[in-house]
Amino acid sequence: MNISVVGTGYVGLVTGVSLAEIGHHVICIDIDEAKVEQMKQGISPIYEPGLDELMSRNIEAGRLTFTTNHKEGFHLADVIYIAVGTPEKVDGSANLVFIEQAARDIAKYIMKDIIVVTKSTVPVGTNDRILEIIEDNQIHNVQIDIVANPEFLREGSALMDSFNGDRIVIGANNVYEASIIEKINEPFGLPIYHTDIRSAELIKYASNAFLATKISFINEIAAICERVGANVEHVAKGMGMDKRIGGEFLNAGIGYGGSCFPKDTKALIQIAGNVAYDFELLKGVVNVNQKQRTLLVDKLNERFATLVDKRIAVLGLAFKPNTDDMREAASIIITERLIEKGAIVIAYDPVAMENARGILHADILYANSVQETLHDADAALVLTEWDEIRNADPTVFHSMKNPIVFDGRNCFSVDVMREGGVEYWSVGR
Ligand SMILES: NC(=O)c1ccc[n+]([C@@H]2O[C@H](COP(=O)([O-])OP(=O)(O)OC[C@H]3O[C@@H](n4cnc5c(N)ncnc54)[C@H](O)[C@@H]3O)[C@@H](O)[C@H]2O)c1
Ligand SMILES: O=c1ccn([C@@H]2O[C@H](COP(=O)(O)OP(=O)(O)O[C@H]3O[C@H](CO)[C@@H](O)[C@H](O)[C@H]3O)[C@@H](O)[C@H]2O)c(=O)[nH]1
Repeated sequence: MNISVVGTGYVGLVTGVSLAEIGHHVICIDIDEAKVEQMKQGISPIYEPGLDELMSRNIEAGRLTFTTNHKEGFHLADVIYIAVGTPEKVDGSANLVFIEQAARDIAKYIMKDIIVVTKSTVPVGTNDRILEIIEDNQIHNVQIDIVANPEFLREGSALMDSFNGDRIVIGANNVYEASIIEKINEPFGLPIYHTDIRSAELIKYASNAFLATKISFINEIAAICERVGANVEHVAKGMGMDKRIGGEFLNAGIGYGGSCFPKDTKALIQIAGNVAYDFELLKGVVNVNQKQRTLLVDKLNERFATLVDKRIAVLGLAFKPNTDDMREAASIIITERLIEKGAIVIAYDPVAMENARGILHADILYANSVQETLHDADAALVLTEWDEIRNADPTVFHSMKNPIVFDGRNCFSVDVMREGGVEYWSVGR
């Protein structure tokens, strides 16, 4: 099958590469010329384990190409995937400008019957709107069908998730287009769930909102644990053994960040609000997460009379390990607060530092290793559980002025840190 993918961010690029890997001919289109030049050479513009190798292999096999030209990109396509961003607007709703532009681009250049597949996370009703824009603006009189096919991959394990996901959701109006998209995805060998378009759109938001709810729930339990002398890890383990609850996404810490949960929870509150429904539970989830992000700063404030001129080492900046993505990372607000309070902040992340430099406060200093970050620091904050950080021996903290560690990801064993001579503060333990 000839497939075009519009937008080569985390989702578009991984989708394009995965579809090429299972044998389709894929052309990826992006408006960012620098990105496209890089990708043509087999270099991924994002850090995602395994992506460079798979890209190169499929480029060499002649199944994967890149362009900035929509006309060229759509020329041979039987199916067009839309994977452009749907970022958050000031009011929390999803910004659909990129989606609408992609629809207009499709309308302008398609010359044969086509199925348009929406991978982007879009509010309920958006696929109807995409179809309307294309039909209103199409130059050639061809048949257009639309399919909602939300994406569930996680950054840092995106390829793994594409080939081993729990399900592929296909939302369509007719059996014909649903069967074509099923056929495209057949080689993945994953369970396929067919539904209507609006239900597919909502499955994506409901899934993210539910996972975010699990995280905020366990973070509130962690707060209670700290006050009653229980251990949140033990509580989560005991809860998760019940199959109805499940053990995943019950890691307490400094809350959820990233390009999806923060924006998608707020967008779902808006989607509900638009039909006069007050999604009270989800509002609570968002508020808890907001509080959680500055938990370590609150703990630092309790421990030190003042943070003025205190040297604070920050270990990990990305919103989660194995990605260079800084979108909605807790490190942004935490380092901002530390600087406001007069602290000297020195930070380290194995891969996200280049992105971080363009986003974080200009006064932040950067180090080249865990050891260099910790040297002479008054306190250390762990914000991302990179293996390099979580595998560190407690003795690494002995080069600090005083080995005082605030761990926002519960990376270390409380006992090992205590026995290792570290004053150790974690979340809910
Ligand atoms: N990042 C994730 O892990 C993830 C997972 C599942 C779903 N999603 C959803 O997938 C969508 C894409 O997310 P992302 O993180 O990949 O976005 P992104 O911002 O990383 O990438 C979007 C890309 O689209 C390009 N683009 C914008 N308009 C274009 C146009 N008219 N033609 C061609 N290219 C265009 C941009 O240049 C950019 O490279 C969002 O709706 C997101 O919510 C993301
Ligand atoms: O028990 C947990 C699990 C995760 N997190 C945090 O939650 C955020 C999101 O993590 P994760 O879900 O692993 O990464 P994402 O790449 O944001 O993936 C989510 O968002 C994507 C975009 O919609 C979806 O496709 C995925 O299914 C969904 O897991 C990160 O800040 C994690 O640190 C926790 O605090 N505790």
